[in-house]
Amino acid sequence: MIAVKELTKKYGSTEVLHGLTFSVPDGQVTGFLGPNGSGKSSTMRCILGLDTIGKGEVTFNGKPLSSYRAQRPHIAGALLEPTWYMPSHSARAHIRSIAQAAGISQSRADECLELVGLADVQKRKIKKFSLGMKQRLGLAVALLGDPQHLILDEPVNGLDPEGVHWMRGLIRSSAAEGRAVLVSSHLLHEMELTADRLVVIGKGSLIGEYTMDEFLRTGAQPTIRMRVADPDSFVDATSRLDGVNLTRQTDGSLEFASEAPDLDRRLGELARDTGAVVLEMAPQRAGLEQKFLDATGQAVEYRTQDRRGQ
Ligand SMILES: Nc1ncnc2c1ncn2[C@@H]1O[C@H](COP(=O)(O)OP(=O)(O)OP(=O)(O)O)[C@@H](O)[C@H]1O
Repeated sequence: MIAVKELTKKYGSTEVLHGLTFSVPDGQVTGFLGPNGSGKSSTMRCILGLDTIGKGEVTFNGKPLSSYRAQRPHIAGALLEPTWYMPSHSARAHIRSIAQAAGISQSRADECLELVGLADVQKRKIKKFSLGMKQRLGLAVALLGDPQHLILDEPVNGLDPEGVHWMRGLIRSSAAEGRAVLVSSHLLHEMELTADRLVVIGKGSLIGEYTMDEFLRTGAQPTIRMRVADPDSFVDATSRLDGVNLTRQTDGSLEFASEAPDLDRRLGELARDTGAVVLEMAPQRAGLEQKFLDATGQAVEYRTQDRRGQ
C-alpha cells in the first residue's frame, strides 16, 4: 500500500500541493482525478521521490521508498510523461540498458517487451515509434522489476482503441494480482471502466477519496427514465405519486426523480393500475464526467470561456 500523508510541495515560493493525504491500497486500481494543473503529476513525482517534498511523507508498505535501495524496482514501477529515451536507440537497447543499470536480467527486459506487444518491433529505432508505441515501451520499463506498486500518469495517451482496451486489461489484471495501482487519466469514461476507487484533487488539495460506486451515488437522486405509449395520460396519473419530480424530455420520454428508494416499484404499479403501455423503463445514473464536474467545479484553475457568455 502507498500512504501519502500531509504532502506539501513548493515550486519556488509557490505552494502547489497543500497537505494531501490519501492511500493507494493493494489489489485495487485507484483513479487519480483532478482538473488541469491541480497537481496530479507533481504528486506522482513526489510519491516516486523524483521531486523534493516540502512537508509530509510517502510510504510504501509503511517505509519510505528510499529505504528499499536495490529492491526499489520491485517496489515501485512508474509510467510518467514524458518518458526519457535516446531517439536513435532501438526499443530493445533502451529497455536492456535500463534493466542492466537496475540489476535486472536481459531476459526479463525481453519478456517485458513481449508483455506490452513490442517484441516484433524491438529492433526499430524509438524515433520511429508512434506515441502509443512509446507508451507501451514506457510501460514495459515500469514493469521491469515486477513491482508491487504501479504509478501510471495518463497511460492511455496516444493509444488506439485496441491499445486502450489492452491497457485497461493490463491495469485491471495488475491489481487483481495484488498490486496497488495509481492511475491518472483525463478520459473519464475509461476511468469509470478501470478504477475501483478514486482520489479527487483540485488546486493541490484533496476533494475526496471514494469508492467508484460511492462517488457516482453521492448527491444524486434516484432517477428513472420511461417511455410510454400515451405519455399525456400517464403524466396525469403520476400526480397521484407523492415526492416524485417529473421532467418531460424532448424525445418524448419521461424522467422521474425521487429520494424514495422504491421509485421503480411505485411507477411499475402505477403503470399496471392505469393500463399504461410501457415501452421502456430504465434507471439513470449520472456518469463519472458529470460527477467529476460537480465535484471539482469550484477548483478549476483554467476554465474555458463560454462563447455564448452564459
Ligand atoms: N517544474 C515546475 N515548475 C514550476 N511550477 C510547476 C512545475 N511543474 C508543475 N508546476 C505547477 O504546479 C501545478 C500543478 O501542476 P501539475 O502538472 O502537477 O498538474 P496536473 O494535475 O498534472 O495537470 P495536467 O492535468 O494539466 O497534467 C501547476 O500550477 C503547474 O503550473
